[in-house]
Amino acid sequence: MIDDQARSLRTMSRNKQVKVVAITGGKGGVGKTSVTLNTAIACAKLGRRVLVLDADLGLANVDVMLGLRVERNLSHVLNGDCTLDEILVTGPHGIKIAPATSGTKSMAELSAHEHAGLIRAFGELKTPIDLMLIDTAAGISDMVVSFSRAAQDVVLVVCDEPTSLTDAYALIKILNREQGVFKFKIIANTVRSEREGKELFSKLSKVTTRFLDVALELIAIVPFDENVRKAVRKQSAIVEAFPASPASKAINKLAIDMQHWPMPAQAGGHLEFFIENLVSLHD
Ligand SMILES: Nc1ncnc2c1ncn2[C@@H]1O[C@H](COP(=O)(O)OP(=O)(O)OP(=O)(O)O)[C@@H](O)[C@H]1O
Repeated sequence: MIDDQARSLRTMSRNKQVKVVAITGGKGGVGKTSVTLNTAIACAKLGRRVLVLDADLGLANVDVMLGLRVERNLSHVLNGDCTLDEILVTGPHGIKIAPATSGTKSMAELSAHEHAGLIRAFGELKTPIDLMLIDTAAGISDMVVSFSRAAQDVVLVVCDEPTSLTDAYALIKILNREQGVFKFKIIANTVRSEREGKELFSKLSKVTTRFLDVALELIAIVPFDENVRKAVRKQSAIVEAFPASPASKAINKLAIDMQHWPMPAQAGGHLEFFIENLVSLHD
């Protein structure tokens, strides 16, 4: 039933190409949410129609970081109380944020009915988007693995702390060995210099290429920048509040680079395809 539904939805939206990027990190507190929201805003400034799927701790993040009021989340969509469009909140430069927290349930615990509901919700999304960034939860839960496996690009945010590197390695290992993901994009966050960022990448790269069959690419070096916290205190994003700040420059450069990332091939370029992938892991 889910297959039929997804197929028909895919046929219905042939022209809707959406790039889906999962932003994850293994360890919590590495700056995943800051990077996701700021990248979303920077991409929106470049004309992209961006949806952030907030699969992190959900409400608190969006609330605290951008001062937005969130009342409903994906669980209300799954319950049939409202549509996906109705739970979206609008952030700076028109970015849309979908609070994805569905109670305490992980994707693995959703019923077949809820799976179908999820596919339908994305299939029926009327808000036009061409980039979806998923802010995954911290850790290596089923949900994180599912989102990363189903996305077209997996971005890992790491910082120069032993636990960040070991957790990133553990996540890469699981995604590679169990889910066949072999390409990972790395963001070195809160580093003191460009050199430190490159060294951090090199440490992770050495250990992963030695033990796993993966390809890692360093896509951004975001320096430690006091203005990231200052922006949060102002309930704003650094690319908005302090656009000339070093971290803003790094994020803006990343957003420009992202415009050159290849769009998905036609067959996989639909949101339904992403969700189909997501739920099929647990069928
Ligand atoms: N480049 C940076 N420079 C300085 N501080 C930063 C930087 N990036 C993030 N931070 C700060 O680090 C803290 C953690 O950031 P954030 O909440 O984005 O991390 P996270 O990985 O999403 O955490 P969690 O998974 O626990 O939600 C925040 O206080 C944030 O302001």
